[in-house]
Order: sequence, then C-alpha cells, then structure tokens
Amino acid sequence: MIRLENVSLTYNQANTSVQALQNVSLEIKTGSRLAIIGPSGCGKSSLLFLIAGLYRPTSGEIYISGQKITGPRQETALILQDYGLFPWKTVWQNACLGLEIRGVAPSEQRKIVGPILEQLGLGEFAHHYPTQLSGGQRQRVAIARALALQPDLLLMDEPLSSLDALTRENLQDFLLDIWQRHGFTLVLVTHSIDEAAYLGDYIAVMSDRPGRIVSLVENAGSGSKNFRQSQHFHTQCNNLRRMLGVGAI
Ligand SMILES: Nc1ncnc2c1ncn2[C@@H]1O[C@H](COP(=O)(O)OP(=O)(O)OP(=O)(O)O)[C@@H](O)[C@H]1O
Repeated sequence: MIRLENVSLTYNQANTSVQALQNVSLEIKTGSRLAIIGPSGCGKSSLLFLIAGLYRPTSGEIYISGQKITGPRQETALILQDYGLFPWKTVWQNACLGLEIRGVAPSEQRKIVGPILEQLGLGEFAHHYPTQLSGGQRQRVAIARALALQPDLLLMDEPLSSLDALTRENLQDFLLDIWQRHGFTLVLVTHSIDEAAYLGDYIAVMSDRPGRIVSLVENAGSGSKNFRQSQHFHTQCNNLRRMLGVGAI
C-alpha cells in the first residue's frame, strides 16, 4: 500500500514561491494501476517525484509498505517522458545501466537483462543505439531498464505522449501485459483521457494548481484488451472529460 497523507509541496525560489500541491491524500493498493490526470501544471509530475522520494513534501507524509519515504528506495523505478536513454550506449548497455550503478556483476546483469530484452521483443536490437530505434522501441528499452531492477513500484511520467496513436495503443496493451507478468504497482501520469481510462484501475483526477485530488474514480473492467471497445470505456472517458472540463488539458 502507498499512502499519501495531507501532502503539500511548495517550490521556493529566489523571490517567488509556487504551491504545486495542496493536501493530497491518497491510498494506492499494492499491485494496482493508478492513472493520474489533471490540467497542465497542476502538479502531476511533482506528485510522482514525491512518491519516488526524489522530492520531499513541504508538509505531509508518504508511506510505502508502512515505511515513511525520506529518499529514493531501491524497489521504485521511474520512467520519464524522454526515456532517459544514453545515445552513446547500446540497447544492452542502456538496459543494464541501473544494475551497473547498483554494482551488479556483469554475469548477473546478463542473466537478468537477456530474458527481459527477449520478452520485450528487443533481443535482436541489443547492439543497436537509441538513434537506430523507433520511438516505441526506445520506450521499451526504458521499460527494460526499469524492469531489470525488479521494482515493486513503477512510476511513469507521460511515458507514451510522444508516440503516434497506433504505437501508443500497442504499447498500452504491452504495458498491461508486462504489469500482469511482473505484478508491480503502476502509477502513471498522463494527459490523455483515453489512456487514463484504458490503463488505470483507479484514476486520480486532479484540480488546477495547487493540485488536489478532486476525485478517485474506480475503473472496473479496465485491464482487459477488449475494454477499449466497450460501452463502459466510452462512458468512463466521458465522465473524465466532464470532470476535467472540455479543453482543460
Ligand atoms: N523545480 C521546480 N521549481 C519551481 N517550480 C516548479 C518546479 N517544478 C515544477 N514547478 C512548478 O510547479 C507546478 C507543477 O508542475 P508539475 O510539472 O508538477 O505539473 P504537471 O501537472 O506535471 O504539468 P504538465 O502536465 O504540464 O507536465 C508548475 O506551476 C510548475 O511551474
């Protein structure tokens, strides 16, 4: 269980202060998929960085499995929008990076990363560089790098936003598949109403800045591949659209 208790965050800079989040309280069940959606600048990424332990709340507390978060934890993986791949490293080297930083021996890295690249359909691209890959393949390398760390919590910030619609839908299915196989908790920030409704078994809808959770929507039925074609999916998208206000994001 991930628990946020009255979390607020204010960025203080030289002469200005910006309150990004205000009294966010939220419980995320272990093994669930939470999609966070809200207007641009409402504090979604900030919330993700707080859960990752990269930022500290100005007030309030965050607990993961009962442990108060005071910094990054080994079992949390974070994937950013630009994927964070090093262009001068191959797919294999990029996928091994997290393990290398943790000092895992190369022989062990091979045992962990080999099967993951195969599973993600990247086996034959192991010696390619990121510039030689499509956007969808790059995203899968970033996922491979995260999975190599065997996370129990995967945080993703707008992971699919730069991809074309078809690749995006394929990767959404792919993400569900990976989630089913690996059983981590998934917390995903997205601008896309469809994506939130397709991927989240819970959807946290945020207000304008300072961001608050205005609604936590249960999204029964999501997680199956034919959900996108269902009436329930379209109803859910319309509900979210109403909550966010047309043109709000
Ligand atoms: N490091 C920072 N220093 C100062 N202000 C920041 C910092 N990071 C974010 N902010 C401000 O905090 C607010 C929330 O930003 P954040 O990136 O969390 O929002 P977001 O909902 O993820 O935005 P978007 O949907 O546009 O990506 C914004 O007003 C932003 O300008």
